[in-house]
Amino acid sequence: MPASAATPARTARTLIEIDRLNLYYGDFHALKNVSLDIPERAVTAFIGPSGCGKSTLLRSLNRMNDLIPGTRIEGRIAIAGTDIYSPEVDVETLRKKVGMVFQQPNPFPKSIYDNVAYGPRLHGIRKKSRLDEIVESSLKAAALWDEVKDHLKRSALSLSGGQQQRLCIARALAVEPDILLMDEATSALDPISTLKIEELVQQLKDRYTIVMVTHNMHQAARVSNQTVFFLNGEVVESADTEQLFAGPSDSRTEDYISGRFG
Ligand SMILES: Nc1ncnc2c1ncn2[C@@H]1O[C@H](COP(=O)(O)OP(=O)(O)OP(=O)(O)O)[C@@H](O)[C@H]1O
Repeated sequence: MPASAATPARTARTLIEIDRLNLYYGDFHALKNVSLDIPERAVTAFIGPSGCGKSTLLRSLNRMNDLIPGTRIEGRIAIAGTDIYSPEVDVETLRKKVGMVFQQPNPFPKSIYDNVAYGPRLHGIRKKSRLDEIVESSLKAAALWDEVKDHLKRSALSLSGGQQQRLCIARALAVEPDILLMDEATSALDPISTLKIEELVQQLKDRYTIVMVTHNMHQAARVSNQTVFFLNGEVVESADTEQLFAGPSDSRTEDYISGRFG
């Protein structure tokens, strides 16, 4: 594997603490005693074979799993010291702070402008000049502004897949999250669009904590600071990305990254 091109995290402060997390879908035990620290303002990649629980853990970080009937969790996830599963936590506020981007770009069938303004409007921002500012800064942050600034009223569905995915990133950024979750966010995109998103992730990590699920080990090696290897619902190994790819400490990680399975 290539050595990580990612620069070291600026800070090692932990933002997300996962402590002995167990998650069940009905009788199925999908996450087993997962404990993990996720550093602030860095990129953490979840890797592992299909079905090992990467997306399940990602969805647990903004309680998207609440939407799946029969899901039960034990253990604790704290963000900036707050247990996100405690009864006092408002899930809408949590999801504002922990944005998510999915595998398939899913812009609303609205204009480019209205896609980005959607979240801020939902949170009560009405003033046109303020919305204009947010739309511009979010599209700039998502490296899309120059391509769309002259036709913000055009339908988001007229954009290419890669542009749509950057629009979805802009939409997530418009509500000022601290954390951005990316679930296989480039797997439906062509190589050039993938590269653009990878470059974007490198820029965004100075301001946001990014957690990404990827099937692509080379991508994890290229863009992440920390890599976590999952197998059968368990964390096998979590380490600095360069270290994990150069010298994994567990033979199962070694087998996976050298392509012996998965
Ligand atoms: N809604 C659900 N109901 C029941 N089981 C589920 C549900 N979602 C996921 N699972 C199961 O939980 C396990 C973990 O799934 P998850 O999607 O988290 O894995 P993953 O590592 O992200 O896989 P992939 O890389 O294929 O997306 C799998 O066995 C899956 O079949």
